[in-house]
Amino acid sequence: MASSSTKHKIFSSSSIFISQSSQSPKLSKPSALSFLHNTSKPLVSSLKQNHHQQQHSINHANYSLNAIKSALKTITTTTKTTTIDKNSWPDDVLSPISRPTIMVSEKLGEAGLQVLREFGHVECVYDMSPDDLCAKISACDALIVRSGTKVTRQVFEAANGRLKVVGRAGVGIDNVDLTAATEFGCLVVNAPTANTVAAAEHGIALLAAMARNVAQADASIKAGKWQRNKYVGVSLVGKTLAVMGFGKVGSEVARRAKGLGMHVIAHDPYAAADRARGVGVDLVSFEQAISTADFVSLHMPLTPATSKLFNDETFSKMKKGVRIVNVARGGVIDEDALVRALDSGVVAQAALDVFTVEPPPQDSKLVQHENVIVTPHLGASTKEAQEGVAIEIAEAVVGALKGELSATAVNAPMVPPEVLSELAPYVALAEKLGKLAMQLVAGGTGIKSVRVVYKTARDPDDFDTRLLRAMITKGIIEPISSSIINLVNADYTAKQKGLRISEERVRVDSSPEFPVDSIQVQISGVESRFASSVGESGEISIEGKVKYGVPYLRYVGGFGVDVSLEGNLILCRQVDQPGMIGQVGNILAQQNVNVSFMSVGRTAQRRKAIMAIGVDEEPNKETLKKIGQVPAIEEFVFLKL
Ligand SMILES: NC(=O)C1=CN([C@@H]2O[C@H](COP(=O)(O)OP(=O)(O)OC[C@H]3O[C@@H](n4cnc5c(N)ncnc54)[C@H](O)[C@@H]3O)[C@@H](O)[C@H]2O)C=CC1
Ligand SMILES: O=C(O)C(=O)COP(=O)(O)O
Repeated sequence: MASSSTKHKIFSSSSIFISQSSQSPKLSKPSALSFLHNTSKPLVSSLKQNHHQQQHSINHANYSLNAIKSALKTITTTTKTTTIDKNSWPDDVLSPISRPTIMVSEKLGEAGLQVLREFGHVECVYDMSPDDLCAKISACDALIVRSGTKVTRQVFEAANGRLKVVGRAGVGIDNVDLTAATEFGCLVVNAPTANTVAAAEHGIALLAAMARNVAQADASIKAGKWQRNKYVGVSLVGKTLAVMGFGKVGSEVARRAKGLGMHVIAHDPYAAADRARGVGVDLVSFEQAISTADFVSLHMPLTPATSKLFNDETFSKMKKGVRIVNVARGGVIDEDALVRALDSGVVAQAALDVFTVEPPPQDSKLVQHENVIVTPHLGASTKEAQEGVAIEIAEAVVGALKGELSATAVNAPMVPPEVLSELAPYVALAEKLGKLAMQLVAGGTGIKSVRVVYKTARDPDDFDTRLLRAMITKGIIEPISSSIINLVNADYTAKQKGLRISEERVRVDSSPEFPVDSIQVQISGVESRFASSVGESGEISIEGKVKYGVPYLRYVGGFGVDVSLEGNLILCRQVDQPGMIGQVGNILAQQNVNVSFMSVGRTAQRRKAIMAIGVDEEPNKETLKKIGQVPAIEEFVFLKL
C-alpha cells in the first residue's frame, strides 16, 4: 500500500488528505491516510467485509472532501500521476499540485498579498487593457480586482475554463458580469465589510465639505482670492438627511449624521424597520424620502433596478435646494439630468465620489459644475480599509481555491460550514448516484426529468439539499457535456439543458445523528440499458447510502444490493442459482480483472437475482461478451463510476 512507503503515488491532482472523522473533517499530513487504489486484492479477500470496513473508515473522509472540492471546481485542473516525497510536503499545502496562479489587477494591501503569496503564485499586473486581461486570464486560477477592472463575459470566455474564482476587493460587484461567471462555473467572492466605515466616513466628509464649500473655498484661496461672502454655507444640524439604501454603509452614515444633530430618515425596500429604529431612523417610502429631505445620501448598489433611479422625474420631486451626496455608484444617477437640476437650482449642490464612467471625461459638465465637488472614487481608500479589504479578499480567494465554501460568495448558495462538514460524505454519494443513473439511460441522453428522494430521520424542512442536488446534477450532466459542473453553475446548467430536477424529502425511522439515511435517484421518460433498474412506476431507480463513510449502492430498481460505489460496476440479472458468482468471477479472472466487491440481491429464492460486481479494472469487450453468454444471465451492464 502506498501509505506504508515514504513515497506516495498521487493518482489525481484533486486529492486532499484529511482526518478520519467525516463529521468534522480536518486536514492532515498525507502520510496519515492511504489511497483507495489497491489493484492487487485477490477475489476472496475482496469479498471480506471486515477488510473493507477498515479500509473505508480510513478513506471515507478522503472521498468526501475530494467531492466537495470538485463541487467547487477547485485548484485542480488536470489529472496526472505524480510521485511526491511525503517528507518534502509543507504543512500548509493541501495537495501535491502546482501552486495556483492568482492575478491581482489593481492595487491591493500588502497584508493581503502576503496571504496570497503563501498559497499561490501571485502576479500583480495593473492598468491592463481589456485585451491584455483577456490575453492573460487563461493562465490564471483566480483574479482579484477592485472597481477599475471590468470582468466581462469576454474575460470568462478567454479564461478557457481555468479561472475558478474572481475576488472583488470591495463591496460593489457591478463591474463583474455575474451571469457570465455563473454560466462558466466561476465563483465570485467579495469583501463586503472591511471598507464600510471608510465609505461612511467619506460620505460624511463630502456632506460637510459640500455644506461648507470647503473644496471651492480652498481652490479660491489657492488662486489668490479671499472670498468670505461667496462661500457662506448651510448648517447640518436640524436638517433632514435621507439615506437611500440602509445597508452597511447607509446605516453607518445615518449613525454619524445623527451625531451631527441631523434628522435622519431612510429608504430601503429590503431593510428591517426594527434595525432602522435601533439607529433612531425612520424607514420611509421613496417618494417621502426624496420629497422631504434637505440632504440625500445614496448608498444602494448599482443594479438594473437602481440604474438612473435619480433622473429628471426624481429630481423634480425633490425639495428645491436639495443637496446630494453619492458615494455609492455613479450609474444610479442620470448625470445629464443632474446637470439640468443643478442648472435650474432644484439641486443646490452635489458631492460625488463615483461616476458613470470612471474616470469621467475631463470636459464633463457635471464635474466642472461650480456647485459640484468631486473625489476620484476614494470611499474605500483609507489605509485601514485597504489593509482590511486585502486580507478579507485574500482569505476568501484562498479559501475558494482550497474548495471551501466562501462566506462571501456572491453567485453561489451559502452553505454554512457546519452543514457542509455534515454533508461531506453524502456529496460523493450524490455524484456517484447521478453518474450511475445517467449511465443506465439507453444512449445516455434525452434525460428531461430527474426525481431525487432524500430519506432522512430529521425534520425534512431542516435539511439543506442544494449541495447534494448540485452533485447529482454534476454526475448526470458532466459525463455527457463539455461543461464543468459545480455548486455555482449546477442549477443554471440543468435549466439550460432542459433538465428538471425535483426533490422530495421523506422522513424515515433511522438515526437522526446522520443528516441523510439514503438518496434515491429516479429518471423517468427514458429507456433503460438495464431493464431490472426500472421501478414499478416505469422509471429508472437507484438508491444509495453512506456506509463506513463511503457511498454504497443499495437498490437497483426493486432489487436490493450492497456494493461500494467505487471503481467500475457490472450489474447482471440472472436466474438465482448456485455457481453464478464463480462463473462470472472466472471470466473476469481470465482477463486479470480484479473483483473488489460483490453483492447479490434477489426477488425470491431461485427466482430472479441481481449480481452487483465491483471491478478495479475495465473488462474488455471480449470479457463482457463472455459474461453475456453465460446462459443464466438475462441481462447485464457495465458502469463506470
Ligand atoms: N465609493 C466607494 O469607494 C464605496 C462604495 N460603496 C458602494 O456603496 C454601496 C452600498 O454598500 P454597502 O452598504 O456595503 O452594501 P449593502 O449591501 O450592505 O447595502 C446596500 C443596501 O441597498 C439597499 N437597496 C437595494 N436596492 C435599493 C433601492 N432600490 N432603493 C434603496 N435601497 C436599496 C439594499 O437593501 C441594502 O440594504 C454599494 O454600491 C457599494 O458599491 C461601498 C464601499 C466603498
Ligand atoms: O467597495 C466598493 O464598492 C467600492 O466602491 C470601493 O472601490 P475600490 O475598491 O476602491 O475601487
